[in-house]
Amino acid sequence: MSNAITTSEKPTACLALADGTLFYGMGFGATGTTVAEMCFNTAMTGYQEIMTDPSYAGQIVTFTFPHIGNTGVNAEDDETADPVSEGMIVKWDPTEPSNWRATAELSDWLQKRGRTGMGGVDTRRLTRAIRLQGAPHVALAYNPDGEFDIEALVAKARAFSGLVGLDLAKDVTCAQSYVWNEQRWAWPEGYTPRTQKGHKVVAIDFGAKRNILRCLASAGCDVTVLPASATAEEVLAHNPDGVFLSNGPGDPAATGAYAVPMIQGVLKADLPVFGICLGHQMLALALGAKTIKMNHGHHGANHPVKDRETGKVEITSMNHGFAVDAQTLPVGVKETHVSLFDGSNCGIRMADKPVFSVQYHPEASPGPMDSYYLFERFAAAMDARAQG
Ligand SMILES: NC(=O)CC[C@H](N)C(=O)O
Repeated sequence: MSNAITTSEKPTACLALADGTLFYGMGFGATGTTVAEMCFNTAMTGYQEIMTDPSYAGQIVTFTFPHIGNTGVNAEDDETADPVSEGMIVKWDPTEPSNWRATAELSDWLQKRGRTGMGGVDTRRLTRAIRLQGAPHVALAYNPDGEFDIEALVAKARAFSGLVGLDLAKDVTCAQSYVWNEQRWAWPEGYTPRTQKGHKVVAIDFGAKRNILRCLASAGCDVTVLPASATAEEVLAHNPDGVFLSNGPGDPAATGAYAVPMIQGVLKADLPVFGICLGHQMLALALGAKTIKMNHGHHGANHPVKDRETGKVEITSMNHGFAVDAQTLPVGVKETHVSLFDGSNCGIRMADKPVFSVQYHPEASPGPMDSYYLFERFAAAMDARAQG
């Protein structure tokens, strides 16, 4: 593959922003046109996990790290069965994979899954546009002939309604309940995980990443996963020791239209509750707070977060475009974590109950174990409840 930055080859892909700004590059993966919201992710590793994280539904990801694709894709890193991000923009065209785990090339893998990529893009310019405009609506077209109807592309980007008000959890949740058994594959050297007894946990799948379920299993949870549409009665019918609220795509207020009544019903049952990302946002909604759309959100693997209760700083992985408005937290709900990048809310807990949640991804481990304590805290809350 060649690179549009250094060659005069005719571009085969075009990205149109709703304001008419255009970016050209070399297409890879599936041909066709995709309409989505655009974000940028600053992580240097983990592109396969990012592309398969269900929370990216409705979004195309620009990678600020220039070398993406050079480790190919493998059989282990998928966070769900198929890529969920709508497409990817990278600086350099992906090279031949060079990694002992690689089983396929990124472009073939994307093509089989109907997702488009574009390489040879000035991703710094694009990232600046995202920061200045705030998550633009875009249309990405890949046509090997290099012919583009620019007016139609810009019109498609303009016609996209954006993520505000969109319930996307319904598109990525599981169709039926299932039991999850697999544990984390690896622990950093010297780390001894707590061994617990089996706690019955119901995990609500709003678009759950597999590694979250693995971390719950490793913390001693017997996990039953229920679809996003589960009611409080359906959750409580499993007689759980604790309830987990997963990450997921879209607007928390939109999914909250049906998930908040479920969460409120669970809260009445006085069970330990733990939420991550979309789960965090909807727990906050259920407790009476509000969520807001951020300008360009947080997407990366080096986000420092301060635990306000211990003063400790965790290096976290993040992927969110909405946030809990800490000003709206009711009495009895504490802000436990804040972003050291912009002071936005990154965690809450109820003052008098083992009900807590974080905005970031403790399972994603850039720290690498900085935030794993949250899974053990959830298990410890279930231990304490069992002991009365
Ligand atoms: N990772 C997530 O769960 C994302 C939550 C939500 N969709 C947001 O963008 O803020």
